[in-house]
Amino acid sequence: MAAASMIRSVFKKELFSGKVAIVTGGATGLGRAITEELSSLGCKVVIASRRLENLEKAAQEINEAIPISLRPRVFPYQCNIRNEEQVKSLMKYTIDTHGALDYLVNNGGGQFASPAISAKGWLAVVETNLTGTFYCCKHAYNEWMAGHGGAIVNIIADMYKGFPNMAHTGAARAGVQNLMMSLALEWADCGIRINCVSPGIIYSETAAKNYGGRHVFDEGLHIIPAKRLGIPEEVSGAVCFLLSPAASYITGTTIKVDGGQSFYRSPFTIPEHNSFPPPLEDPELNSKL
Ligand SMILES: CCCCCCCCC/C=C/C(=O)SCCNC(=O)CCNC(=O)[C@H](O)C(C)(C)COP(=O)(O)OP(=O)(O)OC[C@H]1O[C@@H](n2cnc3c(N)ncnc32)[C@H](O)[C@@H]1OP(=O)(O)O
Ligand SMILES: NC(=O)C1=CN([C@@H]2O[C@H](COP(=O)(O)OP(=O)(O)OC[C@H]3O[C@@H](n4cnc5c(N)ncnc54)[C@H](OP(=O)(O)O)[C@@H]3O)[C@@H](O)[C@H]2O)C=CC1
Repeated sequence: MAAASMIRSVFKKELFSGKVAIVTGGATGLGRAITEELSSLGCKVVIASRRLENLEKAAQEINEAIPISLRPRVFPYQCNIRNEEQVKSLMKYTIDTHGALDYLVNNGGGQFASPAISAKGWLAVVETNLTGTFYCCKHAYNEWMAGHGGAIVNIIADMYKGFPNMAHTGAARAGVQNLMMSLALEWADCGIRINCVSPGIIYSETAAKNYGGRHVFDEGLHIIPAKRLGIPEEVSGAVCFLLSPAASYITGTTIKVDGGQSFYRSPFTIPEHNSFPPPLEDPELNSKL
């Protein structure tokens, strides 16, 4: 991750001055880039995830890049988004300590590659990505946004052609996208905007480590029209845009940050086989082929 002093943003300084955000998974990868950019633009950011030592280290590093008179802008808070009580405490802490909750970025999550997963693995991934996002939205709404409005961005994934070998996350992320659309309608009358950002293959050290190394990400290059991987800062820019006043008329939509990957080739190869039924299950109709 780049030193916080090297943060680059195309947005104007102090764009988010006086605002308060929560970024789940804000200590690493995409979440860290989002936290760095938001805080560099004046936002106070509570970063929340399971590993407190990671959060504390990231908060310290990012705060050190901010002028002393304006510190701290990043605040660590331990929270497992799979635990509803912890999510509720996160929202209460943020509002009690910082006086508002303008933005919620549901970024914390993940999965593992596995063709035939256990029910326990399925539940772990669905609870983390879908139910965890639901808990965060629900309590942000209950504790603050229902009365004050706000903007929410959910990070999802490229699941538009199914997600073989990661069916658990494909199902969970599609669920998040549909949840987002429902909430965009249910909560429009409260002044809440909610959208998704859908990254393709975005290289960060922590993400790659989770899959066994950089080479696994590089193996995806042939399915990316841009012919390169993305970086976390390219996702962060889309999140900042969706949170900003420039997106004041945008709700219920998804921005893909994937170099064109989602409508190009699937990484999954179907083995040659002869297992499909003949047309109308009548072998004689094979003669029509
Ligand atoms: C070609 C192009 C290519 C390109 C390839 C690149 C892909 C790019 C697209 C996506 C990229 C990213 O998302 S990058 C982000 C990567 N980062 C992450 O995923 C980090 C967060 N991930 C996680 O924390 C985990 O994966 C997650 C499952 C969600 C939570 O794990 P936990 O350890 O908390 O879960 P637990 O409750 O302890 O575990 C429950 C069960 O889950 C299963 N399980 C958990 N981790 C497992 C694992 N690594 N491998 C197998 N099985 C696992 C086991 O059955 C566990 O039971 P037991 O066996 O009984 O314990
Ligand atoms: N990198 C990529 O190519 C892509 C990433 N994504 C998604 O983007 C998001 C960020 O991933 P990325 O930055 O790449 O990878 P990272 O592994 O760096 O980030 C995942 C973050 O999620 C947090 N997290 C995981 N489980 C929980 C939980 N139960 N409660 C709270 N926080 C949790 C982790 O923190 P901790 O361990 O401390 O809890 C970690 O900070 C994830 O949802 C990921 O699946 C989607 C598509 C592509």
